[in-house]
Amino acid sequence: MKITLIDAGKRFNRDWIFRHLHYEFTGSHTYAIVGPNGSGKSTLLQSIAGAIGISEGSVQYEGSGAILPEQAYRHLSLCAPYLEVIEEMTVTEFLAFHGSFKPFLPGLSIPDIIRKMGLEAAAQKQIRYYSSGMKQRVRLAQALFSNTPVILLDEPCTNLDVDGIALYRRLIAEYATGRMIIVSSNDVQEYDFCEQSINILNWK
Ligand SMILES: Nc1ncnc2c1ncn2[C@@H]1O[C@H](COP(=O)(O)OP(=O)(O)OP(=O)(O)O)[C@@H](O)[C@H]1O
Repeated sequence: MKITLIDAGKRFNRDWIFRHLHYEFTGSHTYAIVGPNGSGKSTLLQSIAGAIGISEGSVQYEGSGAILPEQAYRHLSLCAPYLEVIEEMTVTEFLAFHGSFKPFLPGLSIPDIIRKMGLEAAAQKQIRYYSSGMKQRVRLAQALFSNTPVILLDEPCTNLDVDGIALYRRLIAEYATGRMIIVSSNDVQEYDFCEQSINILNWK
């Protein structure tokens, strides 16, 4: 999988968040998007995901052939603290619902995923009763265990406790191999495994 940004720019009203950005994300490499608060890391990640449109230039996706931007979501998974989880469902129901659109990695059942995320005791509880850290574990699970070649992680350890952060790092070590990972963050423990770093301030 290859994602290419060509002269990409995004502005909100009159403020350019990034501009003239040329970058090629390739194969099973790992990338960190870094920069201070409010510099545009999340905006860039959402632009790469195709979740928001850019204001100039283009984002191109390529698998075994060209992928239409409106089909790109099939090839990537996004985890971000602002993504909604369906509060009325249990984690079992939510993962089953998610898996009906985007299958999980082969050989992993929903009970396996719940166990790996340390959510067994709450498996039958509606997500509305989860703590913020438990909800973040659910978001991480749906991204990391989806069978997509690209994983996009926006501040992946938001609300996680020490055990949750250790779990995130173990899961990355175990499940990132052979996939493209792009992490948007200003917390080094979320991205220190990344091979390449993109400082958003270079594209203002
Ligand atoms: N929908 C929007 N409309 C207007 N401005 C926006 C919108 N979304 C983001 N912004 C602005 O774009 C800028 C970049 O925001 P963004 O969330 O991408 O930064 P960030 O680097 O991820 O920040 P943080 O490290 O605090 O999470 C900020 O000034 C923000 O206020």
